[in-house]
Amino acid sequence: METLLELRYIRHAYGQQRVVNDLSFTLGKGAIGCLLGPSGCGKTTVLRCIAGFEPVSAGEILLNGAVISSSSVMIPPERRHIGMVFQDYALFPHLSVTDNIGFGLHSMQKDERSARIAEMLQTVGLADSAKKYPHQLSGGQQQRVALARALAPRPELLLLDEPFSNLDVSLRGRLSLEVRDILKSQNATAILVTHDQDEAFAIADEIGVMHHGEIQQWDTAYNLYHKPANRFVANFIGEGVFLPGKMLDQQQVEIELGTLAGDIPHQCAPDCQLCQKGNTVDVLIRPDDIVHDDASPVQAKVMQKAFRGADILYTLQLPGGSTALSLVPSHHNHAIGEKIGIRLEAEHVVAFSQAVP
Ligand SMILES: Nc1ncnc2c1ncn2[C@@H]1O[C@H](COP(=O)(O)OP(=O)(O)OP(=O)(O)O)[C@@H](O)[C@H]1O
Repeated sequence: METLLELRYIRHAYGQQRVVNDLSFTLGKGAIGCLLGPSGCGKTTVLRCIAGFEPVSAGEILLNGAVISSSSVMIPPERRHIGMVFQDYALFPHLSVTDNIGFGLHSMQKDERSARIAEMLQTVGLADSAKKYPHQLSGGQQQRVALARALAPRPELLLLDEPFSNLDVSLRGRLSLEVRDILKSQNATAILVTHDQDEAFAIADEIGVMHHGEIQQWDTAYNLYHKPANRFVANFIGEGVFLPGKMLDQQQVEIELGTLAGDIPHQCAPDCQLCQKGNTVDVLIRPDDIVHDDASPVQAKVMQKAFRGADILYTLQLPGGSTALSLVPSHHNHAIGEKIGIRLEAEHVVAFSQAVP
């Protein structure tokens, strides 16, 4: 895939406070990337650097191979051909939906402009609301108008800053998938900033997990969940527990529930001293790694249960006393205090050195 955007070791500080540290990533044309991380990790600042609202003190940002930001270059935002969608929609309240969408299209001929507006109205499913004003629309509809307005001039890149955080959870889920379809239908390249991993998973092709101004791992959702590169990513993405394990060899580790074999644990790669037989590690066990099986001799006690509709998330006490989570189809409804049979069914072994905090 042809590269559209490239960040090379960019830095940014507010006064003495360094909030972006040597951060790099590339994004291909037509791809949807996401910066995901806890509040204050620097996601919005990176987005603002890409948009040209903040300078970089070191490193460079390239769009289509041309430097748009570096310590000596700062192309102004309006010359970057980058569109933005904000958390608060930022629609013009006195303009109709049509005029909001047409706002950035003044350089087009009248007919071309009308056609593009009609196309965008259709794309975001608001053809019936063309004459309405923003206050006559729901939050989800307003965000669709904002998306249509940003996409209408066919920007090289679209930046979305927490676009769904003002919407309720169920709408957020639906709109995330819809926005992905809209972006793909327009062949848009986009970067989303969010702290909500469900949103990131629903929309993005590639996700960069950020912490303290650095990208900890840039990967697919699948790999972030199943092959986290470090403890921060393992803890931040999904649910799970760490259980103590003993290395049997470089690819096998024994935990209380049995022996796990498979992928090489990240911090126990072949050149890692810790992989030597007998070393103790912490093994990440996800709720889907422990399955409920009445026939299993291993019995665990139900300590807590969280009903999630299709599934129940059980917090279990293992025979040895440690705690683990298990995601079980919700027709297996067990009471707190009950003992249930469980079996380990993990495909990916993720283990970290116990010495790492
Ligand atoms: N204009 C500013 N002046 C000074 N400090 C700022 C400014 N904007 C952000 N910061 C600080 O920089 C750090 C990173 O902020 P940023 O908004 O980039 O993080 P974020 O990951 O997007 O967080 P959130 O999800 O809460 O928006 C924070 O500690 C924040 O307080």
